[in-house]
Amino acid sequence: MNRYFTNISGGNIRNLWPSAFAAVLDGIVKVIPAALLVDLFNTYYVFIADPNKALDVSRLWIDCIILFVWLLVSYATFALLYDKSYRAAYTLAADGRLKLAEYLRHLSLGYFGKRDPGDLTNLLLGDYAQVEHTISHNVPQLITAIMLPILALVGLVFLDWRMSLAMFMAIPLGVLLLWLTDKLQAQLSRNHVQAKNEAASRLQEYLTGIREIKAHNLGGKRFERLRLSFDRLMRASIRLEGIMGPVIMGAMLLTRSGMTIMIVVGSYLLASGTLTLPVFLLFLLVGSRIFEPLTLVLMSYGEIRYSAYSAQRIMDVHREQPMQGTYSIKPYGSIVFDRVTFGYEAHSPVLKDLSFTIEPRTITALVGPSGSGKSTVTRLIARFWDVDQGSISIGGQALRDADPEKLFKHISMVFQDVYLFQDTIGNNIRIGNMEATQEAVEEAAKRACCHEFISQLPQGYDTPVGEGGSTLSGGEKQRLSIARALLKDAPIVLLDEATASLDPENESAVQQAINELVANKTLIIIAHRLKTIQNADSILVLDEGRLVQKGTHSELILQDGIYANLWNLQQDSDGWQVK
Ligand SMILES: Nc1ncnc2c1ncn2[C@@H]1O[C@H](COP(=O)(O)OP(=O)(O)OP(=O)(O)O)[C@@H](O)[C@H]1O
Repeated sequence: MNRYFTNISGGNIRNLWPSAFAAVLDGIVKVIPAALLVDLFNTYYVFIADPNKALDVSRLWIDCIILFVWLLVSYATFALLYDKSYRAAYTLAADGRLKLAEYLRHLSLGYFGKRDPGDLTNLLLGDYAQVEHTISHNVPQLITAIMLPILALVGLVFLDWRMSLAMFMAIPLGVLLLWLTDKLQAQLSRNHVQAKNEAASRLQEYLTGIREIKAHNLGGKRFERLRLSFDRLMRASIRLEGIMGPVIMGAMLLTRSGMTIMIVVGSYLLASGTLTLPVFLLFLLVGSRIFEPLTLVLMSYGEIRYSAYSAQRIMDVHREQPMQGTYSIKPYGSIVFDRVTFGYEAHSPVLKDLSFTIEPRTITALVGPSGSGKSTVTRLIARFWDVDQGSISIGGQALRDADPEKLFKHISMVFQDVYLFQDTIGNNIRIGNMEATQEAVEEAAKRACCHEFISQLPQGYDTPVGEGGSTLSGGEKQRLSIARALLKDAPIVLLDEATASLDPENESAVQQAINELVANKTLIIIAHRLKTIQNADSILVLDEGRLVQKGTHSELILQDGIYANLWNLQQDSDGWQVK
């Protein structure tokens, strides 16, 4: 129970205290009319039972005044509960989502490789919405539903303990039934959440990949995957409701059977003369009131259980170990790989016992067949992942101890596939330096050879870019990403095949932009086209994750090895044409 509340409160149960306090207050206030009814009933009963006695009008007046004051007080407590529970729910969900998004940023990229992006989106939106609903509705309901029987029991047990026992004895049976089916409910909730996530992921995949689906005429096959996932969701929903519905209904009937038991016991006691009629009628009166909130809370039990799984999923992410490290690196030091072994999956190394040194302010090219580990080397320098064995250091400082945020201040990355945010072109460049002025943005754009095409757009730098940069060409996107990197002006630049997929005109513009970017920087470049890296200070040739050659272009070209082979192959293919 404690774990449940800790989870739904985002790890800090104190967040729920104000709304719990308001719910307790509201619960106490809700009992007052029952107590007043008891008193009114007593007053009338005394008058009716004994015609010689006058009706106690002053007592009736007092009850009426209390009832009137109660109306005002109950309005105030309800308003307080409404405010506290909704405030807690919305604040928790909004803060929680932001905190989780921030936390995700500190996890290694390996974590994202393991998880479906659709699943994470669902976690941030769907699971939080579920928890939000539980905090604003179900938790106050639950507290009130527990409060009322406890307060009533305290009052009634003094009146007649036998009737109290009869009234409340069925409640534990209802709770027992829920407890016995708890594992089943948890399993069904888990299956439902998984089916929902899968359907959302398939839908996201279908929409994101719509271009490929059309191009390869995959409509039928992909749509079938989508259909199957929605079919699974439908079946999981039916199972959840179909199995748990009768269980919850059973728990409700068991609980409510307390009323019947009490009537039977009451009638028996009445007949045997050990119970007076007023006390019996009082129990009937109170009994009819306290079972209502209990029924309500049982009806929402499914939701409470479901939200437990949502909260659990949220907390599981928070329990993931973020990347550690507090040190700042010296960005103008050498980058040293010392016997580095690394794999994305356990026991399947992609880099094997790799050692080399990259001197500051030099150009180092990474060359090798596809899949040899070139991109992996650049990702490890940026500490997207930590190495399995050996170490990487920059300026003598081990990357494992470096603060990833501080490290990234010193690194610019230009990826092969550029992601642009759904924002203006200007703001997309500003990602390199959020404080940059408009002049600085334009200056970077000019140096990256993109000012011209931006100026021709209808709203210039304020032109919105479609998600992922869908409204720009490949070359334009790459130059924008170089403008970003220029604006960042980091001392280490990691360039991943930036010119590989461009036409000659775009390539020379991008090449010019790159020359601007790397002046006086430590550049590590992955280039399939060896022509572009002939002037590199050092070329590292990788094959199956091992360093197999190292030297300058003129040195490597003379050796009988992968580099010379690749060079010769590319020289031949330069003269290739469609006949
Ligand atoms: N995120 C990842 N998760 C699992 N395996 C990966 C991941 N990224 C790369 N790999 C695998 O690691 C190996 C090296 O990949 P890497 O991208 O570093 O090679 P590369 O030399 O840059 O290839 P290319 O020239 O084709 O881009 C490949 O076998 C690849 O399948």
